[in-house]
Amino acid sequence: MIKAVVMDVEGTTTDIAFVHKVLFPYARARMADYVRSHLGEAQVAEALAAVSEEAGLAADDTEGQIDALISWIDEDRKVTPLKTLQGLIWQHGYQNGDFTGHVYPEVPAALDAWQEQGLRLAVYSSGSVAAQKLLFGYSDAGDLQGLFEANFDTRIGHKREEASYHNIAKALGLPGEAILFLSDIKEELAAARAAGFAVCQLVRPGTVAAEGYPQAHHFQEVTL
Ligand SMILES: CSCCC(=O)C(=O)COP(=O)(O)O
Ligand SMILES: [Mg+2]
Repeated sequence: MIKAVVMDVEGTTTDIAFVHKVLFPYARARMADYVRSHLGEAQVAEALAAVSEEAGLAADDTEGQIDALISWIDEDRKVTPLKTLQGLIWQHGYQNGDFTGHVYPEVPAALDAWQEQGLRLAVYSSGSVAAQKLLFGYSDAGDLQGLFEANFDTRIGHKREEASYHNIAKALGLPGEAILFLSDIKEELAAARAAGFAVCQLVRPGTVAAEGYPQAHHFQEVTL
């Protein structure tokens, strides 16, 4: 019996175009100035140290770190320090009202209904936990973050790796079989299934349907 639903963001709760045409360009345009003007802040310094480690740069090579970050945005790399810095930059965008977090129109009512049925809800995205909380906290439909009891990001593991889903099950205190994972990406569904999770692919407009997986076009079609 399913006791928790863990959901991906991009392509599942949220239009891929919002992430790629609004969020990523917003962070790309501001990354260099943001890094140069926040070097002294602990979270930024820690992220930049991780950039240097990943990219093989000297610890004080700020311009090299900025170049690496911009390349990673262009390549859509799901690298933890990039995700941390993007989240910090997006915070200004959400708080200034430059954009709101896109959620597909049926998502809020479906989340409410699932929670009323006693299901536990969580998010698992490559976007940082802080970025997830902003997206759902400042969503098109208002503040939805309160519906989620947990948020997971790449610090629990990468989304295409089975071990990440074992870690999530452990964090939720549930066997994999009691958790339904929703995603648009076949490799993520495969990793979750290997960890014993029930899975469902969200086939939003433009998504390539993955053979061999249960599918839904929107949350109201998801079978629990
Ligand atoms: C949740 S914040 C924006 C999403 C993001 O940065 C990203 O890389 C999307 O990754 P996902 O795992 O949700 O496909
Ligand atoms: Mg996705």
